Amino acid sequence: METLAYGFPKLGEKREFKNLLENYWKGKISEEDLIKGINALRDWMVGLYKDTVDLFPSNELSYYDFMLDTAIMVGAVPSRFGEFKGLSTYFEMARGSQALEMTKYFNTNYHYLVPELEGTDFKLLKNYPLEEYLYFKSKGIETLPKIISPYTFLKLSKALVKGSSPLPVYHLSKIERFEDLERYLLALLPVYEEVLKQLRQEGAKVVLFEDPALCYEMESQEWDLVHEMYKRLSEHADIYVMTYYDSVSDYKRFVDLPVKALGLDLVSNRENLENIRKHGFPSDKKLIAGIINGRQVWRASLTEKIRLAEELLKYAQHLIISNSCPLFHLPVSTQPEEDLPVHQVQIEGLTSLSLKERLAFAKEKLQELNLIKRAIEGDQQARMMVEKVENIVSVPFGVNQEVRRRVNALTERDFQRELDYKERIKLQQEILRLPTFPTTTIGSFPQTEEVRKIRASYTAGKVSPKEYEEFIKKQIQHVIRVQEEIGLDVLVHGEFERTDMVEFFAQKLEGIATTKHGWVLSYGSRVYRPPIIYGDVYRPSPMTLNEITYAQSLTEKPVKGMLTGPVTILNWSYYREDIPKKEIAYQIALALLEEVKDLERAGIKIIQIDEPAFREGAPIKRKDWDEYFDWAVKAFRLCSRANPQTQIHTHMCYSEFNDVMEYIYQMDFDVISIEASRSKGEIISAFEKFKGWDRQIGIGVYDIHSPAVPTKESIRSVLERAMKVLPKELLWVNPDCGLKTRRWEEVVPSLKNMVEVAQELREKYATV
Ligand SMILES: CN1c2c(nc(N)[nH]c2=O)NC[C@@H]1CNc1ccc(C(=O)N[C@@H](CCC(=O)N[C@@H](CCC(=O)N[C@@H](CCC(=O)O)C(=O)O)C(=O)O)C(=O)O)cc1
Ligand SMILES: N[C@@H](CCS)C(=O)O
Ligand SMILES: [Zn+2]
Repeated sequence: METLAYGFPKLGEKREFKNLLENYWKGKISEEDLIKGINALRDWMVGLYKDTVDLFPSNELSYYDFMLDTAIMVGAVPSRFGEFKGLSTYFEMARGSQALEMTKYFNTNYHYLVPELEGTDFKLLKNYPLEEYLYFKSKGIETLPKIISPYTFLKLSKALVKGSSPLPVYHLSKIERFEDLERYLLALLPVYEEVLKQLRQEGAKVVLFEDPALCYEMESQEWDLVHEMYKRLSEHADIYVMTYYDSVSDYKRFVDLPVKALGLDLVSNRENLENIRKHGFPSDKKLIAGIINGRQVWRASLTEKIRLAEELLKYAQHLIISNSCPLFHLPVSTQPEEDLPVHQVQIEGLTSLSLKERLAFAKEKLQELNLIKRAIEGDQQARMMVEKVENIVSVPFGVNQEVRRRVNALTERDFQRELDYKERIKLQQEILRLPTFPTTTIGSFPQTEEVRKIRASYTAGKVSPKEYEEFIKKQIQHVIRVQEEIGLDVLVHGEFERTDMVEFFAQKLEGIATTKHGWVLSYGSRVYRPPIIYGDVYRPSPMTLNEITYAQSLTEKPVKGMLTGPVTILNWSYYREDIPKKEIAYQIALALLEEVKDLERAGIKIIQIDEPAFREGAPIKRKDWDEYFDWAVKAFRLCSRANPQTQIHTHMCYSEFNDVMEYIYQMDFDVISIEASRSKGEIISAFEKFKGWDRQIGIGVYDIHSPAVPTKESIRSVLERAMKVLPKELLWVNPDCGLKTRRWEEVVPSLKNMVEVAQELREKYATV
């Protein structure tokens, strides 16, 4: 038996990756220093692998995103970027004013850059896998080059196609038709073959292909195509195929692929294991069994894992144990976390236990793989460790009977607002008296260095709570004044008191822990610390009331109450596995409902409940969607059961929304703001297809990821296009997401342009 690990978090112990990138972008370090820094991270990561597991990859440390790297590898550089000139073009594609679209990687909070295919004219532009393979080879370290498979690459790409109104003549679209997929794949294969040939020439025997798209539901002819693809690729290397995040869509077809090793995720689903038990595993292939959870932070029951590995040894002649999916969804290590909650317990020899003891981040997951192998091989020390862990992994933590009683007592009425939308909207408009094309923003305003510094001093105890509160009040005063001057109709308080839209609520709720150093990459250099839901969740006291009511006291215009929804809090956190996800979502929703009621009582007329992770939480396979969306929709409805007069908004961003519009509609909000600018209007056509859409909607009129100030023409064109499919009475005007990552110098002129366009449209379409 061997061990293999992959996808280790590239961020570094002290967020070195983020610092390197951001310092380079600010011009504080040279390209040479950046490269040196990235190489040091490469050495660190491979060093960790080398110390703990038998097999490990190279080509994992992308300068921004692995999908972008793959696109560049095969020469898919859109013509607007001109000739590829190394890092400058690379970062233009990643974050320039005309950057590639960004969207979530399967059902995770990692965002990849969507490759844009302008045709089938692929060529080997940069052999990144070879470069990294040679880098380690020169140091005497043998690695397995890791590459995104051509199939997954195409499934996640968009190709330029000709369309009809309301879409522009040429627009980007997913490759849906089999004939197109086949055409692109056949054009792409020679480039991959060349990559493998060059790798083989330099001595690489085994190449690791990541192919998670094999977990989507697939037609039989797609399997034929994938079979053919691996047949050709296998002529140049020993191929190991990795799948993850779900079960493979057709086990028999999968194990029949002409490759040397097959990787299955045995954590996220039951089907893979059931299929191994039912159909066996081919004797001429290696099984890469993903038995250690790569997405959750819980320390594994090693006894259980050993039992599983021993069972798998009966089916597979050659077993490799591994993590269930890439480890980059986890922070680097639990080691620096000193302040995690401690609970009273009654287990042998222990009266109290820190949550830390029950956790395993990426480094600890490597050690788990190592321990399992050693224990199976009879290492006494490893066996003792296994027994020690067993005592602490399954003790109940943070039980609250009252919370459980409230969830059990829920009835259908709790998920239903008192009046229908048509009646609600009349009451709301009487109170709000908003103009047509009302303007607003999504919530956050620039989190400047000053804001972050003062917060850091406050957290370190150098600034008193009173001083911090005063500082936040000053920020709120400023943002209210700025919004009034710009002429926005519905204002926000700016979210200056929040580190992150999920972490902030996690810090206020019981049953959820937050970490100090548990950073995870979300995209590019942007990081967040996913909270850990370990017990029953409840709200000990109001969470947002002070800031929102203070902001409202400064203006006559409505200020939106700003909450993060239950599905997003759940999906962007790690969560306990001893109760169903649905129950956790309802617990959080009940806590949020209390906040909604408090805000209403304080006179807040509009409440926005953000659900950017609503789509992302959906299972990979459509057959599982109904079950998920049933409770996800209900969790939202539960927390948004406001008075009919209160206008409920929601917000979503950076997902593929088109195929989930029906579920979004069932959430029964009054207004939704939705990102649309990078996906170039695809969402607009989704509304065209949706018969009977009657909710108000703010289609993001500009991309907040770009520092460029949007022109009035570009803003107008998004709205004009939206008006082709939606009645203008339904349209709101807003950016596509929060403004926290932008600078004031960009935000003010951008919003001014936006408000001017709204005013011009009001005049143009005024009814006489
Ligand atoms: C809207 N999005 C979000 C997603 N997921 C989230 N969890 N949150 C989101 O907002 N997913 C989809 C999208 C896109 N994703 C992101 C994710 C992260 C950011 C972002 O801007 N992150 C910040 C970090 C934010 C934070 O928590 N900051 C803290 C701590 C700051 C810090 O590093 N402090 C220093 C000391 C301070 C100093 O001296 O400067 C330290 O501790 O060493 C805070 O504000 O207090 C980032 O910078 O990456 C955006 C979109
Ligand atoms: N209200 C949040 C939503 C981000 S998805 C913000 O404005 O940052
Ligand atoms: Zn957003």
